[in-house]
Amino acid sequence: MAPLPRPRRIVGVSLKMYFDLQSSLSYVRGVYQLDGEAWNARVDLFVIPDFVTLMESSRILESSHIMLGAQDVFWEDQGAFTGEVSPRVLQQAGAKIVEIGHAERRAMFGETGEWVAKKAGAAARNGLIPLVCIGEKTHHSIASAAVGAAVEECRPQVTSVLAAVPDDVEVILAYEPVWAIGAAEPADPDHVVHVTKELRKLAAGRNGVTRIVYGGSAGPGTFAKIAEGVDGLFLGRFAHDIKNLKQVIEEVGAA
Ligand SMILES: O=C[C@H](O)COP(=O)(O)O
Repeated sequence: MAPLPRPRRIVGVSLKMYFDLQSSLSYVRGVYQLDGEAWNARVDLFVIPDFVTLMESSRILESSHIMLGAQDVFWEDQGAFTGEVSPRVLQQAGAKIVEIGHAERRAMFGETGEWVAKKAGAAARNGLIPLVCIGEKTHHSIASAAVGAAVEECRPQVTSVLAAVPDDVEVILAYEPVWAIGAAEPADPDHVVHVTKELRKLAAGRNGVTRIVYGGSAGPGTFAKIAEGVDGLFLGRFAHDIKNLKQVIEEVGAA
C-alpha cells in the first residue's frame, strides 16, 4: 500500500511572555509581511501572541493566510470560571489554533493530562485546531534508550488527546522535549526523527489531518535535519527576530 501523502508543512511562533503589547503587535505585523513568501513556499504559518493582543492581531492578519493562535484555553464554553478564557470567545476573536499543555503550563500551573485532553476537546468543539504540546521531561543519557523512554512518556499524552477530539478534525502535535526548551540547541536530530516517527503511528487511523511539529530551541538550520519525522517547526526565542523566521520559512519550503 502506498504511504499516505504528507500534510502541508507548517511553521509557527509562540511569543510566550517575552514581548510587551507594542512589541507583540509589531512582531505580528512583521509576520504579516511574510504571508506571501510562506504561501508561495506552500508553508502554513501561524503566530501565537498573548490573549490581550489577539483581537488587534486578528485585524492585522485578516487579509492574510496566516493563522492566529492563543496560548491556552479553558475546557468549558461559558460559565462562572473567573480568569479563564472560553474557546468560543477565542474563535470569535479570530483565533484558528489553540496551544494546549505547554511544558511551562504543565510544570508551573499544574496542568494535568486530563485537563489537556479536555481543553483539546473544547477547542475542537469550537472549530479551533488544538496544538497540543507533548514531550518527555528528562533526557536519557544513553541514546538508544532515550527514544523508547521518550515514546513511552509521550504515548499517553497523545492517546488521551486523540480520544478527546473527533476523529475527523485537524490536530497538531508539538513534540517538545522539556529538556530542549529554552536550551542552547535543539534536541539531537536522530532522537527527534525516531520519536516522532513512533508518535505518528498513534494517529495512523485518524480521518482528520494530524501534523507533528518540533519545538525546543529550534531556529534556522533545524528543519532540514529532522524533516523525515516532522511536518514543521514550533518556534520560540530563535524566531523572535523576524529575519530568522523568514529564513526558517525558506528552509522549510525548500526541504
Ligand atoms: O513555544 C515554544 C517552545 O517552547 C520552544 O521555545 P524555545 O524555542 O524558546 O526553546
